[in-house]
Amino acid sequence: METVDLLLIHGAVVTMDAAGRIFLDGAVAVRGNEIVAVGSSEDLTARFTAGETLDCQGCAIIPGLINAHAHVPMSLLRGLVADQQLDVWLFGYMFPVESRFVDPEFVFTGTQLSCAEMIRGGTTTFVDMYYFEEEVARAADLAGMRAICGQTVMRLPTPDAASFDEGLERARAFIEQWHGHERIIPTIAPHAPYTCTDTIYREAAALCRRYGVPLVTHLSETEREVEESRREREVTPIRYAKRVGAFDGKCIAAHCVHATEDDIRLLKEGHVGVVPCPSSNLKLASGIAPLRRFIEASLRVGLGTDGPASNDDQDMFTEIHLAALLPKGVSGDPTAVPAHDALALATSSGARAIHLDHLIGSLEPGKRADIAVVALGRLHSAPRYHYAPDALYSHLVYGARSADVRDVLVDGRFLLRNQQLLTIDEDDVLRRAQAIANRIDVFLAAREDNLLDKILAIGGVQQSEIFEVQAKALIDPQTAERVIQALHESDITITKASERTQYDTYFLWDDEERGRIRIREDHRTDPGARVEPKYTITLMAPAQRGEYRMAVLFGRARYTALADRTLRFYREYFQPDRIVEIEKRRRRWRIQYRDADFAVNLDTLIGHARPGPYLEIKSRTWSRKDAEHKVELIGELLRRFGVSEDALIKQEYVEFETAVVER
Ligand SMILES: CSC[C@H]1O[C@@H](n2cnc3c(O)ncnc32)[C@H](O)[C@@H]1O
Ligand SMILES: [Zn+2]
Repeated sequence: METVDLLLIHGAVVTMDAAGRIFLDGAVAVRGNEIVAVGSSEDLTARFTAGETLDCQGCAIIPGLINAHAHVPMSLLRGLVADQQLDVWLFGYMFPVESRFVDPEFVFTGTQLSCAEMIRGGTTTFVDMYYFEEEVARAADLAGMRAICGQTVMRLPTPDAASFDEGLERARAFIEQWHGHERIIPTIAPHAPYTCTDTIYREAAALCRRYGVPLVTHLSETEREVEESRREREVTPIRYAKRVGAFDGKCIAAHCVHATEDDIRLLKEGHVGVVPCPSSNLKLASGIAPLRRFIEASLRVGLGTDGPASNDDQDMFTEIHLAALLPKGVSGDPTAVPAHDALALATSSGARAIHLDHLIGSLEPGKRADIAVVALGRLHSAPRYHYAPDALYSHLVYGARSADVRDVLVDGRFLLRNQQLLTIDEDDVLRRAQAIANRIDVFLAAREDNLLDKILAIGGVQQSEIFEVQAKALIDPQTAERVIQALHESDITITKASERTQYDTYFLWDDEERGRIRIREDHRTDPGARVEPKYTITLMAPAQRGEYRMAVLFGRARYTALADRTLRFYREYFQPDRIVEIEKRRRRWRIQYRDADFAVNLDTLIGHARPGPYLEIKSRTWSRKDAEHKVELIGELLRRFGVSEDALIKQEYVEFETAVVER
């Protein structure tokens, strides 16, 4: 008789090996961190004496599940914002919150919370990409899990690196520190083509080749990403990734939801692990990955949960379930992804996707003893049929839940036994996680009510002068001509003249104390001027209004930034109660009159009942005294232009009756 440390007996062993062997009354023998035999209980009990024997009656014994794409510390951001598209979710919420709250403690606690959840759900290996990745590695190691840990790099400042050079150096040091660990594979994770540069990808690829570790990244997650990539780089994100060397070594590419046929060829040739994340892809409305095509094309396909802020759990049983159902629904073919293939995505095929199939993914002698024991007799999975052993796949994929997982081993060590977590103090982690979430809650509660905090969170904002004086008058075309002539008189200096069409979109709130936001698309139309439109976003705080005979003085804070996102992004991010659109043709003169600068505008409103022309004279300043002085000068100018007091309008354009767009 041979001796082993552990014998799992009387379970239905689903090996997920190439031959698809199942042993209905089966056993698995484990010595040290390795599986030494798989077979019938009768054979293995006759062959081995075991230090310990575990009865798995009524259970399936399966390879530990592989979560091939995750951001595990993000469990602390679970439930923070829902029902948004990727860009609003990421740039409006995740990045701003992460830049403020992500630190080593956040990452360690979030990882512990995720490890507890994953172990309870039968996951033994995960692939991560996040910040302070050494804390992910430390927590995963303490939990006893197997993990590929990717230190994220991008061109934007991140919570752990002010520049990408620093990020690359951080990643190198991290790999150096953890390289050679038994269960933790340290690596680098360039976030995505739209947040990285060629240099980041090329240097990351070189680092991965040097250490023989896989490069982890996001590719072709949304249609928008693919469109923008085609527009800016003339290639899809996947072709771009190949061009910058990402496929030269081992690569794990999350999502690939919008991979084209050409992309699929590149992924195949590059031996790239492709990892759709069905729940996250659905929740962020990114789409449904062509899983069936990936399998047909013999790609290395795995499944991931993605971060718990976009899923919101880390339950691989749900991902397997969706991977089996979605392709059926999309194609109308119930065999599109059969139960066996769906389970393979989180086991044998998942192991190929993360380039660890020599170690894990199936129950075979010589492989690591990463095993999950799943109870099959619960209400939702009973009764069972045995006439076809294959029915087991169906029980596991369509019926089983993560809560059915009874025992979990990694490297032959129990991490979960009889549903008791052995390596993590769950209560302690839950308490620490809630304490961090409470701090974020306070920050978000204040930010969501405060437009300034919200606009600051998306960056690039400058404050402009506090006081604005302005006069507006409805005039006739003859007066407009007179204004133009008067501007050329000797005591007025024109410093700049332009013509433009401006499309202004105002976001308004019923509670006017919140202020309002204007997004302006400004097209210069004068000959020889810039052709590219300029986009700006301006927050105007509620104004203190000073009424004068010939002008109005507004005292209000104004914050302006270049608007580098779409109108849809801003609408979904700011969620205004009402939207007002104003289109106008504007002739503008910047002038100096006496000791002051003014803008003089002749405006025509397009599609408006009272199109104008309107004369506007405006000036901004930091000083109230200066503003009051300018009020007097505006009075003088109006008299020179022949504009009488009764032509004056004290409203702003946005306050006129204008087209109100339904949200
Ligand atoms: C590269 S991990 C860190 C970074 O990625 C953000 N993130 C999480 N999930 C996704 C996703 O599905 N697509 C793009 N970016 C994602 C996360 O918030 C971190 O900042
Ligand atoms: Zn992701």
